[in-house]
Amino acid sequence: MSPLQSPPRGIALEDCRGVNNLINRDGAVEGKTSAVMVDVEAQIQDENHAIFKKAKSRVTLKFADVVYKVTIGQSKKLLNKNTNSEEKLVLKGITGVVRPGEMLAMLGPSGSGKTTLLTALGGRLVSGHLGGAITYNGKPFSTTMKRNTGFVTQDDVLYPHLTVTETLVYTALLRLPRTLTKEQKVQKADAVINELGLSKCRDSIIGGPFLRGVSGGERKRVSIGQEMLMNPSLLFLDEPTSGLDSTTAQRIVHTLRELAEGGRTVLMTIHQPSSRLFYMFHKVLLLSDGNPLYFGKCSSAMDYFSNIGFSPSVPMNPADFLLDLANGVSMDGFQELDQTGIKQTLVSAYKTNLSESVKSDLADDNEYNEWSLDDQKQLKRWSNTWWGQFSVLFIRGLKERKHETFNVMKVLQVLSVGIMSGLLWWHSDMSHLQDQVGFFNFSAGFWSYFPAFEAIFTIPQERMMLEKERSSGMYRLSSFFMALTLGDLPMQLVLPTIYYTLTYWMAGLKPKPGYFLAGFFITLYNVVCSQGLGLAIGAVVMDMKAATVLGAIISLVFQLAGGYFVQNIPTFMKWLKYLSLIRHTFKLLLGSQYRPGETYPCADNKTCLVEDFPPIKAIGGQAASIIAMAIMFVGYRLIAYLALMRIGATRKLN
Ligand SMILES: Nc1ncnc2c1ncn2[C@@H]1O[C@H](COP(=O)(O)OP(=O)(O)OP(=O)(O)O)[C@@H](O)[C@H]1O
Repeated sequence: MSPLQSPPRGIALEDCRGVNNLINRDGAVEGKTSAVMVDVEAQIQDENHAIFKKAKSRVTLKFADVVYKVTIGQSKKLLNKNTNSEEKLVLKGITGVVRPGEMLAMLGPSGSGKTTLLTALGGRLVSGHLGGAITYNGKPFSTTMKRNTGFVTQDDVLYPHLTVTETLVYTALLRLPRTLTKEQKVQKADAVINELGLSKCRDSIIGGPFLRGVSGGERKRVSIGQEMLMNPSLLFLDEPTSGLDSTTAQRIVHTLRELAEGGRTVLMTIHQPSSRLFYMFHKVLLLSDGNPLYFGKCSSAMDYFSNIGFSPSVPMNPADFLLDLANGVSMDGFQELDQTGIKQTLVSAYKTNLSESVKSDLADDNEYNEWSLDDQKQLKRWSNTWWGQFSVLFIRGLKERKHETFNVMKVLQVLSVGIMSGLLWWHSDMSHLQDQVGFFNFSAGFWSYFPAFEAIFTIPQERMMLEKERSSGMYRLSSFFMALTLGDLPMQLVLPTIYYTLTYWMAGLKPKPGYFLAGFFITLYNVVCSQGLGLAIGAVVMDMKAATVLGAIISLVFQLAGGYFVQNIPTFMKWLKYLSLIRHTFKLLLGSQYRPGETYPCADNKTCLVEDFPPIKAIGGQAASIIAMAIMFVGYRLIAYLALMRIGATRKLN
């Protein structure tokens, strides 16, 4: 049992009298159960424990001459015609093999290409040109492989308001196959918590930059636990120990080594491991500026460098020594060479001494059998039904965002705007028709801006999570999108309801249910359409700052084209008014309050017809406005959905 492990919950023990007792999480005897129950319980626990013991299938990962190029300087080209965009070679022919039961460490200075190589091998590179061959048991990356691969990113992408248990349980519900019951999935999450030593903080929230939660090491273990839940055969980890003290780092690497020893293939990037850590790896790949300097057993690394003339004169941490070399720093030997010279010497030495043997190791074919037909079938399809995915995502979203959604500040904001406008338009009647019309224009504008700006941030905030979860084929985009939009809806509708009810009576509008309800539903309709606009802007731009600026410009233009400030919009600008949600809502609100034939007291004690009042005069075509808004309701969401398709879905799933 690893130092991280506490006794698995509910392990069945048979005492000398043949009485079965169950041990609870704290190790206390819970009670006696029948032999049959214990058998079942023990079987489930054994299975859960097996998550950490034995891989369900074995994968040999081979990569030969991996080259990765990106085009940089396109932004410069936009600004200056004379500047050509150039290609940057990030990986320059990396070869290697990692077999089941092995743990590979990728070492190298910052910017040497470790993360890029790890991402490429994990099948998650989306841009740039990737060359060479990467195979998994001799086959290219596939949907089956995608779902059998765990990938722990450098930054922990977790929801800050969820507890450790909630985080792992929701992942289990989304990721584990539908053949398991909900209870079994929860038990698996529980087993992961115990195995990774997270029992003490199981009910603590994850936390984030401004929210105190679990420690960095615990957060990292939660991220690893999320991947462990589906017992992947291939596990990638990007700097799982960075920012952790050496004891915690040691524990994490120890756990990962145990996972490897269970028949998994484990690859990770690592910054400056201690010598204790260094020797826990089976293999090491040393990179410098995208070039391989060493690939092979950890235990042979120092001998290799000493054979080519680089050896430390004083005993030192081998990882530090290798990193010095990769940076072109050599305290001993080759003093006459500068940094570039040393790097070039090491690159040539690799080509001369190692390249061929590494390639021949690839040819040494000892591929393992793939997983069973049942496993394959299971990995090829979504682990849950659409509805199953939607309901878990919806509930998880509500839990995570309830602090934001039901935020007191938001309610106060709406209440204060409502009370202030109610007081400003206090009991305005038909004798102040201009004011009343102004009230509707303000309401239409406010309920376009507010939901749109709320929604603008939703998708950029979710981007990292979507990228991470979609990359491992966890759920359909449609179930995520639906859960996201519906999750925000309750508050989106509660706030305008409070506002509208409050201001309607304060402003002295017609006290008849029909008039009130018509305006109320139009306001809600506007809210859901504006939410779509916000989602579309956020999804297309994906950057909060840029999305806010774009949102402000669009809203302002829609306000100006809304028909209140400019009555006679020039013909060549007419198209803009059809796009203005504010204009359509304003028109519909006026139509809901004033009927043709109604009169109001106008100048010189005369009585005028409301339909002759300029803004009201232009309120024809109400049906067209309803249809235009419906098109925008669907259209904006479609734009958001299409923009989201580029996130995380690198390969087509069944
Ligand atoms: N899409 C890209 N566009 C431009 N440059 C890129 C791209 N991907 C990688 N690079 C560049 O390739 C180099 C290697 O990046 P990578 O993130 O793989 O380094 P690393 O070794 O993991 O660094 P660190 O240890 O700091 O995380 C860097 O110089 C990086 O800027």
